[in-house]
Amino acid sequence: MTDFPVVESVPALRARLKDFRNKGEKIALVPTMGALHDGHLSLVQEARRHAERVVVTIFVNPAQFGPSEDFAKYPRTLPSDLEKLASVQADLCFAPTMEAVYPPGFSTRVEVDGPARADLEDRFRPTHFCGVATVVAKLLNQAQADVAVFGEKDYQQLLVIQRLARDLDIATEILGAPTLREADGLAMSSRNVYLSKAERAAAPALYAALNEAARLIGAGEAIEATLARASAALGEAGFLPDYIEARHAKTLARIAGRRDGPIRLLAAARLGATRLIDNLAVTHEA
Ligand SMILES: Nc1ncnc2c1ncn2[C@@H]1O[C@H](COP(=O)(O)OP(=O)(O)OP(=O)(O)O)[C@@H](O)[C@H]1O
Ligand SMILES: CC(C)(CO)[C@@H](O)C(=O)[O-]
Ligand code: BAL
Repeated sequence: MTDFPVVESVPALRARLKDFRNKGEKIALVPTMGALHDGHLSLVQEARRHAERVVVTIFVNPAQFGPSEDFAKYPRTLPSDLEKLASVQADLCFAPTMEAVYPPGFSTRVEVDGPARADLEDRFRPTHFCGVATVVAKLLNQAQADVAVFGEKDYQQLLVIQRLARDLDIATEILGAPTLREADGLAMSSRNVYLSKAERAAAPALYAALNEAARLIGAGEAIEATLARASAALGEAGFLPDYIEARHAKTLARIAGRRDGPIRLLAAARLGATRLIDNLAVTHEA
């Protein structure tokens, strides 16, 4: 058992943060839902580059799960999460109770338009970004950190949170950090533990399809035909694709050709009962 410091209430969090601030230390926040893996730990390391103190939040937020999604079975592994946070010298874990986030009578929702209505994740998870925006607005207000770091793995989410912070004048700077991958290319994700052995063997096909499509589009191949082939390749690997699309990297607007870029490819696909997402930048060949 580690004795890594954890606080569960907003007053306890603020008391710790006040100590840091009184010493003139900058604070970085890394919001997560726990079941920590090396991708999360890379966010802690990125956060450390911007602040003396790194606070990791762990809260499985019911409001961002749809009624038929995996809230109940989402992995909850707090003791091993704390060991991992100790191993990367994070400073504090904020693991709020349900009441600390959603007190009785809670009546407020944060709705984001723009990148949250891009017809990507929102098409398949229509209440998801309202739940994310509401909890992230709360976490940002609770901590009032100097910076907060989010993964590019959840690319649409990152743009939604940047828009939320800009629109609501939240002073915390929102930073993105690159996706950490397994050696075979699969993006690390807490949901990878759901994959059977055979599904885990097939799973790198998602990154492979994105990678190949990004290479071809970067080399000037037609976008729509390339994405149709990528989708077919995913099907052959055993995935049921929800979408694989090329969008403007900053706005998620649809694009007609590669000169409308910068382009980001975004995909979501189901492998058995598990839904995986991934995305990749298109870099143009000289
Ligand atoms: N492979 C990764 N590399 C970098 N950041 C990541 C990676 N996976 C997740 N993150 C980031 O970690 C933060 C917390 O994400 P979360 O706890 O939902 O983890 P997750 O692995 O994405 O889980 P899920 O399987 O639920 O999507 C988010 O900002 C997310 O983008
Ligand atoms: C940002 C977040 C912690 C909000 O619950 C979650 O959506 C996640 O883990 O990406
Ligand atoms: N990683 C984003 C959180 C979610 O899928 O609910």
